[in-house]
Amino acid sequence: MLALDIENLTVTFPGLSSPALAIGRLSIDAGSRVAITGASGSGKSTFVNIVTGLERTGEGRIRWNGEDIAAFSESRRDRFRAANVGLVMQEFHLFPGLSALENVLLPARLAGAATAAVIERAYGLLSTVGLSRLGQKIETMSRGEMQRVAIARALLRKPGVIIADEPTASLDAESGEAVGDLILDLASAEGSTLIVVSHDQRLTGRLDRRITFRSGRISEDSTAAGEAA
Ligand SMILES: Nc1ncnc2c1ncn2[C@@H]1O[C@H](COP(=O)(O)OP(=O)(O)OP(=O)(O)O)[C@@H](O)[C@H]1O
Repeated sequence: MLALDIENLTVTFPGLSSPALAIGRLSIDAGSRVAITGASGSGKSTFVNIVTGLERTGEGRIRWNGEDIAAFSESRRDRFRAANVGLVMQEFHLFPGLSALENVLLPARLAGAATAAVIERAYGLLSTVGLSRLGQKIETMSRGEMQRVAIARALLRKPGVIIADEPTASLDAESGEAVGDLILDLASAEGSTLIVVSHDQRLTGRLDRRITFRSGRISEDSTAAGEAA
C-alpha cells in the first residue's frame, strides 16, 4: 500500500500563461480510494503523468511512502512505476496480435519478472475479471473485455497503488459499471491505494474522497477542504 505526499509542485508547459498544475500540498493515505475530477484542461492527465513518473516535474516533491520520485532518473522512475503502479487507461494500451494472457504477461516479461508464480497469478486474475478465453486475440475482443484484460495486467505485480484514468469513459453503461465494480473490488482485495480520474458519477460516488481540479489547482477536496492549495 502506498501513500502519496506532494509538496510545492508546479508543472509548466511552453506557451501556457499559468501552470498546468500547481499543488502546494496534497496527501493521499495508503489504502484510501480517491476520485479526481475537473473540467477538460484542468490538469488531471498532467497529475497522472507526474505522480506515476511518466513525466518529470519542473519543481516540487512527489513522495510515495517517503521516496521522492521527482528526484529519480528516468530509468529509475520507469522501474518504480513497473513495480508499484497499476495503470488502467481509457484507451487500454493493449497489443493487437497478442492474446489476453500474453498481454497481461507482457510487461512482466519485459521486466524479467514473469516467474512461475506470476504466470499463475495471471491465470487467476483473468478468471477473477471474468475472462475464460485466454488465447483470444485482443483485437477480437469487445471494449469491456479489453478493459478487463487491462485491469488484470495492471494488477499482476500487486501494485501498491492503482491509478485509473477515465477507465469507464469508452464503455457502454453496463460494461462501465462492471469495470467500476472490478476496479473497486480488486483494489480492496489487494489492499492497493486507488486513484481514479473520472467523470462517471456512478464510479466516483463510490470512492471515499473527491478532489476537484480547476485551472491546475485543487478547487475542492471533499474530505479535507483545508488542504486545497
Ligand atoms: N505537453 C504539453 N505542452 C503544452 N501544454 C500542455 C501539454 N500537456 C498539457 N498541456 C496543457 O496543460 C493543461 C492541462 O492539461 P491536461 O491534459 O492535464 O488536462 P485534463 O484535465 O486531463 O483534460 P482532459 O479532461 O481534456 O483530458 C491544458 O491547458 C493543456 O493544454
